[in-house]
Amino acid sequence: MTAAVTCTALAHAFGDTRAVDGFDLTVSEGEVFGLLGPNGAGKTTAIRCITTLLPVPSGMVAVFGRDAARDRMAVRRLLGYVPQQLSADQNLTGRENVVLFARVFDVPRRERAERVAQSLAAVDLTDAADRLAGTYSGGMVRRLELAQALVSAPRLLILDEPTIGLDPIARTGVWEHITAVREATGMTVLVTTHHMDEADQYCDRVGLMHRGRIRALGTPAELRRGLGERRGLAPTDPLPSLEDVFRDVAGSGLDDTSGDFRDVRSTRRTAQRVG
Ligand SMILES: Nc1ncnc2c1ncn2[C@@H]1O[C@H](COP(=O)(O)OP(=O)(O)OP(=O)(O)O)[C@@H](O)[C@H]1O
Repeated sequence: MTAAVTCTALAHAFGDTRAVDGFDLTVSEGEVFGLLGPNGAGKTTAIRCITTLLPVPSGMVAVFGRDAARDRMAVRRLLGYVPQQLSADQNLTGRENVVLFARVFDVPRRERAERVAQSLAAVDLTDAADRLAGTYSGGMVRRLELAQALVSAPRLLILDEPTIGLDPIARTGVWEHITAVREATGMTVLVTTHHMDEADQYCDRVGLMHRGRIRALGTPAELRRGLGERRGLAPTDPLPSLEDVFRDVAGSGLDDTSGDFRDVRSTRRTAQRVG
């Protein structure tokens, strides 16, 4: 089976900052894959190379076998992308926002109304569809952005920090909708987050990213069990958390990069996004 995403030795620098450096990744079709790491690990840069929004100066990126450097339009047609930055217009209704995306992505005119309605229903926004997006809560705005990305029926859905800045109930709502859409459509989902607990619960596999590359890869359970074995824990002892695994992998390099996974920078950025 062709992998949904393949990155081989991907590198991308901004001046002297090697944001992504020796990044290897394979995401299988149909899985929910979590790219985890603290602020500055290089997650967004890697994602932007995969979505073709940034060039691939070195290495290789392919989406369902299409080369992101040589076949950008074909790659773009295969994916839906929810960026960190606000992508919904506050002055349009929820439905109008989704219609706009349906037009941009060339959803055939005769299918448009139905596909828009289906996308809104998939994220539980049918009742609020004709209200201005500016009246939505942060969680509703995120679900609207999910509907916008779903309207083109992408084979690969990419979400950059979808729950950042949301309260726990709204976070759970966003994840439950992502999971339900994956189950209903078989879509592949690639999501970045620095919420290790969410990745543990909702991702099939995760890649722990630090300083531009993936340092550990596996199912959350495999990674946690592996650290438990390395620490010589008894089978009855509680397993280490995914955050413990990350600290083990990143070692002393973690603190000087970011401080903590729940870095205030992210919260602030999203407060501006939805506020
Ligand atoms: N446009 C840019 N110009 C210069 N440096 C950049 C740019 N974008 C990212 N960087 C730098 O590249 C590194 C990786 O940033 P990136 O945003 O990819 O990390 P991240 O893991 O997504 O973090 P965050 O969670 O904060 O988005 C950081 O040191 C960042 O400051």
